[in-house]
Amino acid sequence: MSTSTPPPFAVLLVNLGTPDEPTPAAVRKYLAEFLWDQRVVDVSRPLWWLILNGIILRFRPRRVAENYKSVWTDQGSPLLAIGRQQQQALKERLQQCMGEEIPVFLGMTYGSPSMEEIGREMRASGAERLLVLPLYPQYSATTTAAVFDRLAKSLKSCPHLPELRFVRDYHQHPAYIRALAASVREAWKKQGWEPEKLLMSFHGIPQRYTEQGDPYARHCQTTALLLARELGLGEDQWMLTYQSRFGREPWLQPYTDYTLAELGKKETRGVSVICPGFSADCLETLEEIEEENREIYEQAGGKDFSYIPALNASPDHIQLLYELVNQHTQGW
Ligand SMILES: C=CC1=C(C)c2cc3[nH]c(cc4nc(cc5[nH]c(cc1n2)c(C)c5CCC(=O)O)C(CCC(=O)O)=C4C)c(C)c3C=C
Ligand SMILES: [Fe+2]
Ligand SMILES: [Fe+2]
Repeated sequence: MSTSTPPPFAVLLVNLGTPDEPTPAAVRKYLAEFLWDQRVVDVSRPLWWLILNGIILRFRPRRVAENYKSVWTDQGSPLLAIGRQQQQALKERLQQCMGEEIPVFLGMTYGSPSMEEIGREMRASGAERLLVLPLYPQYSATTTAAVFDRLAKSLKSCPHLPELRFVRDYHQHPAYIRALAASVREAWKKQGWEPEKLLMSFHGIPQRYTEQGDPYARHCQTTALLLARELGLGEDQWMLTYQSRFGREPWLQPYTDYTLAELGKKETRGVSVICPGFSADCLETLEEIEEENREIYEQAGGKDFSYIPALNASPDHIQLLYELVNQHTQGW
């Protein structure tokens, strides 16, 4: 046990999780854990067990592993590599602003680093208070509540709980909207052209979840409106769409891929896509949007497509994370 003064609190950044390697076996392991979570897929367990093990985990891993290969980096999966950069940059910012070392951990809901690993790091740090900051600006039961469940599970056998605070969402935080708007302006300046349409594409969820009370769609609409307002865009200059649907039931609409095909057919004068719900670039932005959806738009006849990167470890994003930490740790 350490005898030095314990830090006043620690911060836990959490993201979804990603496979350890871009291979069918590693993707299968990742999907098996992720897709078994009832927060993600709520179908009755015996039926879902049959579908998941009998169909999905037999065929999907091979195809998805190829997709992961196309975005994999020397540092591994982009989601984890960028998460590490965010963790380090936030640590440095906190040290600068607070004048002391605040432990910043990075955990994943599925896969590695697991919440159990974080629990061990947390005990070693001596911190007794923990701010949990899921890296999802818009709340959804499928993501944010899943973080909460996973954390609670990891603490089940812990006799001495830390004091806990949990950031539920930050979909309309002024520093978040400002950071998104600055990233759009910077991207347009760099590429040298402004598109006819800015598509704000969010990860979808089944429509049914919204009907059951998940506020996610409302959060996405608010973020999109505030971003359009911050950029001074007229109604016909932007659209909100949803990507990454899975399975057969209807998901939130309009769908990003169908919309891009329509815009391509109409010979729209350029489209930029931003994915404001993704705090780090990952398979769903780098492969699905930047590769697959670009192709859909271009094959339909569209010209000039650009993908605006996620906030990642940009100074504006780290400033936002710092402000969230500062607000939510008042009195600690
Ligand atoms: C099956 C249902 C799914 C729901 C509901 C869902 C919601 C949801 N997901 C994210 C963020 C991410 N999803 C990512 C990958 C991914 N998502 C699903 C399925 C659902 N997501 C699958 C099956 C996959 C894996 C890839 C595939 O098989 O197609 C990722 C990327 C992870 C990476 O390794 O890069 C992120 C991030 C949000 C924000 C969300 C609801 C709001
Ligand atoms: Fe997803
Ligand atoms: Fe996808």
